[in-house]
Amino acid sequence: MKKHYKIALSIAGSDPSGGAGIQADLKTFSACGCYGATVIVAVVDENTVGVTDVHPIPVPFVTGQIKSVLDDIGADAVKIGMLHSTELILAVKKTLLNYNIKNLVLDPVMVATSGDKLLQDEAIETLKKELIPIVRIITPNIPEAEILLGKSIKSQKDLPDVVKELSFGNKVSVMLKAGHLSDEKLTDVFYNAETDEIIELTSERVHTKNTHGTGCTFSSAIASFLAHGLPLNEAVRQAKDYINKAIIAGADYEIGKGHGPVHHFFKYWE
Ligand SMILES: Nc1ncnc2c1ncn2[C@@H]1O[C@H](COP(=O)(O)OP(=O)(O)OP(=O)(O)O)[C@@H](O)[C@H]1O
Ligand SMILES: Cc1ncc(CO)c(N)n1
Repeated sequence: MKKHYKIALSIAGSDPSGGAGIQADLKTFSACGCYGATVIVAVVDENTVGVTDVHPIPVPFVTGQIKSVLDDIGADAVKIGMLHSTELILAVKKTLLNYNIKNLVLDPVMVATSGDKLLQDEAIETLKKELIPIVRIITPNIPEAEILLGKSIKSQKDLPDVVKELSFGNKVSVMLKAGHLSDEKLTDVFYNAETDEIIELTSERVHTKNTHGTGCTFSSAIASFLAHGLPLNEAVRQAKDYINKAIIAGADYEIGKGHGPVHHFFKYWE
């Protein structure tokens, strides 16, 4: 009998320290039962402490890689991570529109956990106007939501209003991550634009420095569960459970001098 993998593709930057970017995405796809494919858009010189430099891959080479993967093996879901320039955002959009991919997950990566910028300022408008309207779900953190909306977000009680605004009147669902607020209970707020529902996903805050790549991991877990065919609400619930367990499992590891990674493979080994 012929068998078929559920295929998840990540279009993102490479983190040589292995905790964020393409590396986190591939680990997450693998842990969440998908066959992972990767298109690297930039090689980032970074580690748990910070970003030293970004080496962009030429844009035609990025679109060439996307075509090579999608023409051959296809994808049940595509996660888009760090896209550093306007030219790249437009080219990725144009290429993806040639394929009918329902499950496009956009993590609007702008700043690394270390505070370093990963998106050029002038590209923010392009991301908002060109890419957000074509994806199924976006996963901003609080600072990214503030930049997208051009206003500050002060407390947890603002999130249900903010999350709807981030849909910008498009049929785009929004997972607003609350990791950057300081409350002990951490409640991410999800707006399902397809059913017009708001869902709160609450967890205890884990006291750890190891939060490098939490955003990459969470969005890749959402892409994985969508690739499996789960409805949006169930996909985000299962992804939240996965990231929460990965943060808990990785919390006590000593790795690197800054923000260490989560433990992607907690189901398989300690
Ligand atoms: N200390 C923590 N304890 C428990 N859950 C956390 C913690 N920090 C982040 N999370 C969860 O991890 C997920 C990612 O959220 P976060 O706000 O950290 O994303 P991010 O800032 O985009 O990540 P990144 O560090 O990769 O840029 C969310 O579900 C969030 O609630
Ligand atoms: C390559 C890459 N993508 C995303 C992030 C955000 O965590 C990072 N630090 N590095």
